[in-house]
Amino acid sequence: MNQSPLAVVVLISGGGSNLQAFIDAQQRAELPIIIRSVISNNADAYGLERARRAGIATQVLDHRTFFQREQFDAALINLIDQAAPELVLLAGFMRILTPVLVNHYDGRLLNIHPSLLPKLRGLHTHARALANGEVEHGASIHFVTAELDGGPVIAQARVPVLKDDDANCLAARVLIQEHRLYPRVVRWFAQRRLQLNAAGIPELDGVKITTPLLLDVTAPE
Ligand SMILES: Nc1nc2c(c(=O)[nH]1)N[C@@H](CN(C=O)c1ccc(C(=O)N[C@@H](CCC(=O)O)C(=O)O)cc1)CN2
Ligand SMILES: NCC(=O)N[C@@H]1O[C@H](COP(=O)([O-])[O-])[C@@H](O)[C@H]1O
Repeated sequence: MNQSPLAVVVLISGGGSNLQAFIDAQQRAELPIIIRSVISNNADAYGLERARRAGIATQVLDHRTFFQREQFDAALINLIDQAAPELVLLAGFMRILTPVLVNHYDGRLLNIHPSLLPKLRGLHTHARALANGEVEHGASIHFVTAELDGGPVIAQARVPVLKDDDANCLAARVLIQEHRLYPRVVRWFAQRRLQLNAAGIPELDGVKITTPLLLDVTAPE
């Protein structure tokens, strides 16, 4: 079991509640990571304030100042690589990344998506789950690939959809589980260095993960 803390960079665009979950878990000594930098494409992201309060370096790279996505991604790579992370974590990051960046961090780039992938890729997943009459919903942690929300799923957390749900209360129910799921997956990486093999299949301790690890995050660890 690897005991050395994992160096990570977290990318955000908004409130940063998943970033806060990392910070809180780390401060409870439940997550052996060093958050070397928090980078946002949005200068107004409240997650930047969360990082500052925790004494974490922050940087803003406004995507609107670049003519092409590839130029933004190249500049983002430069910022990320200055921190030399082992893992790059997208946490509420709202920009579609090009192969320029995805290939540069292949196997070291994770995202949390608020649906039970492969269902409901893209945006507005909670409203779409309700519109589709889903009886369960949830969140997925996956490797990021060029295919939007199409990368290998590592773990998922499920919640019931209740008959009187609206998008906001469903989102809130999912978010509670996100904050339990993401730190636990990152801890796996810190303890075992979860990785993609040459075929692009996630391996944990050399065991291929061919189906999502369904985590009962409601249960105590
Ligand atoms: N190449 C990839 N890039 C990203 C992935 C991915 O799997 N592959 N995951 C997303 C995260 N995400 C959903 O989990 C997501 C983020 C953003 C969008 C999107 O449509 N963005 C628009 C802008 C939307 C906005 O600013 O509100 C855009 O980039 O034009 C869809 C899904 C992160 N990137
Ligand atoms: N497509 C990416 C996406 O929609 N991510 C979602 O943004 C919300 C806010 O995250 P935050 O509170 O950590 O900023 C979270 O539900 C996260 O899953």
